[in-house]
Amino acid sequence: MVARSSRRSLRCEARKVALLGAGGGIGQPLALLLKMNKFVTELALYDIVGVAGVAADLSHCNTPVKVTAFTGPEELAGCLSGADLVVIPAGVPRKPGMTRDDLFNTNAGIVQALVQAAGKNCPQAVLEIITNPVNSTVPIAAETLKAMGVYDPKKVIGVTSLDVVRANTFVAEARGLDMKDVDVPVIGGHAGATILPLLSQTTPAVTFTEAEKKAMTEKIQNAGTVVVEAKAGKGSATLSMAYAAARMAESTLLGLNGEPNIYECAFVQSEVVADVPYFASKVLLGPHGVAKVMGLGELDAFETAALQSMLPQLKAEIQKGVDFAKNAKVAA
Ligand SMILES: NC(=O)c1ccc[n+]([C@@H]2O[C@H](COP(=O)([O-])OP(=O)(O)OC[C@H]3O[C@@H](n4cnc5c(N)ncnc54)[C@H](O)[C@@H]3O)[C@@H](O)[C@H]2O)c1
Ligand SMILES: O=C(O)C[C@H](O)C(=O)O
Repeated sequence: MVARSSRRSLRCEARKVALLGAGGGIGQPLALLLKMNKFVTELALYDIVGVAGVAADLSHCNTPVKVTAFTGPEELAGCLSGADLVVIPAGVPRKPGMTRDDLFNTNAGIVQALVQAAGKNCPQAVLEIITNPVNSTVPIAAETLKAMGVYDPKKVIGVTSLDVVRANTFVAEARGLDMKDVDVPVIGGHAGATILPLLSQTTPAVTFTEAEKKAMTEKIQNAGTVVVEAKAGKGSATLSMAYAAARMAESTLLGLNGEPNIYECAFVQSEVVADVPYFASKVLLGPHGVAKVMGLGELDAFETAALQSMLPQLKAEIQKGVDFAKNAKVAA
């Protein structure tokens, strides 16, 4: 990822962004970053608990973004109507000792209901899902939209950009590089061993011994857990996630506006790995969402082995989401 502040956009369209879960730990700082984004015209905040205060507070920032607030399911349609981009951090975060999969029972239904509402009220919008477990919530979203007859694989995106942000930070620190110059692709999924940084493809090129490579990979994979433990029961990453999601949202809006060559790593419907229907890799963003899912490039021996060993977990978590959505009732 490269710094966006200097990027021009070919066209500056009116863009409505709906943020679902806007009152939460991620939602509030992400709302602030979106309020500061010149590609956003309207920011519609939704939560099940009162989000009017957040909206009133934000609306005093003298940026041109119009902020609106919607609370409770009866106001959800108004939030979503006309949205170009829907960002979903709604749901519960981990506590120490939990895996992301432990959130499934609570968050699966939350995501399913919100995606269903998006499918009904803004079927053309790009959906970006932050809610964990991403390896399962993205398949839930896709299957939910398929059942409604409005699924477009270009428009359902699992947000894994925090893994890239972390990889960039840790590699830059380890090698004394300027943070803004470093780009490490991260592939696979967003949980434990399914998070696979491709250190061999780092820009600028860096070299690691086998031991350093293993240690750096594990540091990136465990970074979310480190934050969960440091917050000691008060949630998981929020500020870095808001930063990463704001970058992903901006890249998506740039793509929608016709800016060429906008690439991000994201967890999307994919054919890059046989028999794995959703996979995180570099994607090209375009006027309709994901314009192209890029291949993986050349992996070294360590990465090849790590990819093979993550697949059973990733496939199982994907299937869990697919099964949940298929068994859940889709409202008319
Ligand atoms: N993809 C990633 O890289 C990544 C990174 C960090 C956190 N997360 C995930 O993001 C999610 C949110 O984390 P957080 O720290 O903001 O949690 P939080 O508890 O601080 O905030 C969640 C918000 O969602 C709201 N909410 C709950 N049910 C809702 C519903 N049905 N509709 C709308 N809003 C609803 C809550 O009221 C709350 O305001 C968690 O699942 C967490 O695991 C993902
Ligand atoms: O670790 C978590 O539970 C939150 C998030 O997925 C993260 O990577 O920080």
